[in-house]
Amino acid sequence: MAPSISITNTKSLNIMDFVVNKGHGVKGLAELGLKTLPHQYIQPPQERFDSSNEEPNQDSIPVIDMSNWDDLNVAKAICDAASKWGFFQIVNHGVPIHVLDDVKDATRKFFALPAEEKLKFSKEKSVTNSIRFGTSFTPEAEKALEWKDYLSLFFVSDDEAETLWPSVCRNQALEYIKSSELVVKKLLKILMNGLNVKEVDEAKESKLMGSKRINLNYYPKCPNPELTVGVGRHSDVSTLTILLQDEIGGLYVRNMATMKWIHVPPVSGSLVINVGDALQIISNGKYKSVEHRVSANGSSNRISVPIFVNPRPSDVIGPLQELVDSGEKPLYKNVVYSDYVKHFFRKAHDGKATIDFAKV
Ligand SMILES: CC(C)(COP(=O)(O)OP(=O)(O)OC[C@H]1O[C@@H](n2cnc3c(N)ncnc32)[C@H](O)[C@@H]1OP(=O)(O)O)[C@@H](O)C(=O)NCCC(=O)NCCSC(=O)/C=C/c1ccc(O)c(O)c1
Ligand SMILES: O=C(O)CCC(=O)C(=O)O
Ligand SMILES: [Fe+2]
Repeated sequence: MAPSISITNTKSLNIMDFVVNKGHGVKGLAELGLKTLPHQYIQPPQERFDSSNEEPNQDSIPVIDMSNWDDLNVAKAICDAASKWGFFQIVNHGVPIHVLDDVKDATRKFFALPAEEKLKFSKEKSVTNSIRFGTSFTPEAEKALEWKDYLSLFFVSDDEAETLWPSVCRNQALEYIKSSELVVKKLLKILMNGLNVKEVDEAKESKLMGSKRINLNYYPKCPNPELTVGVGRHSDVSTLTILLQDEIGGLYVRNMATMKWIHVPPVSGSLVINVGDALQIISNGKYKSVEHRVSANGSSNRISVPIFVNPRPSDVIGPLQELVDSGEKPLYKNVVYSDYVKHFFRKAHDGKATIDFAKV
C-alpha cells in the first residue's frame, strides 16, 4: 500500500525518520513519486555504476547443469568455478520451480504490507534478534545509504519460524530452505572432495552448514540509478550463498583477473551460487569469496532471495586441519564465527576488507 503522503521533492521530509524509523523503507520513498534521488543516497563517484568498469566482452560466469551431479566433469566445473570466479549458476538443481516462484511471490507480498506491519519486524520492535526488517545495510554506519529494503530471517527452529516469522512469507521461505538442503549438501561434498577431503562427517557438515539465514531483498525503481547502488561492494560472510533472483538483473561480480565487473544474467529456473568468506577461510584461500554489488534500476522493481548457509555462530573456523597437515601454510587464524559476522554487520560495506579480520 502506498504511503498516504504524496510529494515530489523531499525538502520537507525527514528521510531517516520516514525510511528507517517509520518503516516506509526506500519502497515507501519510491512510491512518493520522487523525481530526484535524496542526497542521503548519493554514492561517491568511485562507488557508482560506470559502464567503463564493466567487462566489454561480457565474459560470463559458468552455468552448470547439476542433473548428473556425480559426474566428474560436473564436479570439476564446480570446483574450477569456485576457485576462479567464486560464483556460478546451477540449473536442474532439484529445487522445484514452484518453490522458487512461491518464495518470489511471498517476497512481493511481504513488501506490499503497510509500513506499520513491516515495522513490527524492525530491529527496535522485533521480539527476537533472529528476525529483522530493515533498509540499506547499516544506516548508522554508512556515509551514503543503499537503495534496498530487506527482511532477514535467521533460522533457529521450525517452532520459532511457525510462531514468529511473518505469516505472508514463512511457509514459502521455509519450503525454499528445506528443498535446497540437498543441493547444498551435494555442492559442499563436491567442494570438499576438491580439497582432497574425502569424507564430510557430521562435525564437518555442521561447521559448513550448521546455520542458515534467508534474506528477502526488495530494490524499488529508483529516480537516479546512476547516482546510487542497490547493494554496495561486499563479499558474503557465509560458507555458500544460494541466490534466487527475478528476471530484472543488476547483480555484478568482480572478475579477479581484470578487476572489471561482470553481470550475472538472470537465467530462468537457475540459482546463483557463491562462495562466502567462511569457505574461503576454511579452504585456506582455494575457493574465493568474491566481491559483488547490485545496481539500482530506473524502470523496474527487483527482488532477490539469498539463503546464506553458514557455520553455527559458536563455531570456531579456520583452515581445514587436513590442509595444514598436508603442509599448507595457514593464511587465516581461527576465529569465532559470530565475532566475524558481528565485525561484518557493524561497518558499512567495504568490498573485500572484512576478511582482513581473519588474516594471519
Ligand atoms: C548475526 C549474529 C552475529 C547476530 O547475533 P546477535 O547476538 O543478535 O548480535 P547483535 O549484537 O544483535 O548483532 C550484531 C550486529 O549486527 C547487526 N545485525 C544483526 N543482524 C543483522 C542483519 N540481519 N542485517 C544487518 N545487520 C545485522 C546488528 O545491528 C548488530 O550491530 P549493532 O546494532 O550492535 O551495532 C548471529 O546471528 C550470528 O552469529 N549468525 C551467524 C550466521 C549468520 O547470520 N551469518 C551471516 C550470513 S549473512 C551474509 O553472508 C551476507 C549478508 C548480507 C550481505 C549484503 C547485504 O547488503 C546484506 O544486507 C546482508
Ligand atoms: O540481490 C542480489 O542479487 C544480491 C544481493 C546480495 O549480494 C546479498 O544480499 O548479499
Ligand atoms: Fe552478497
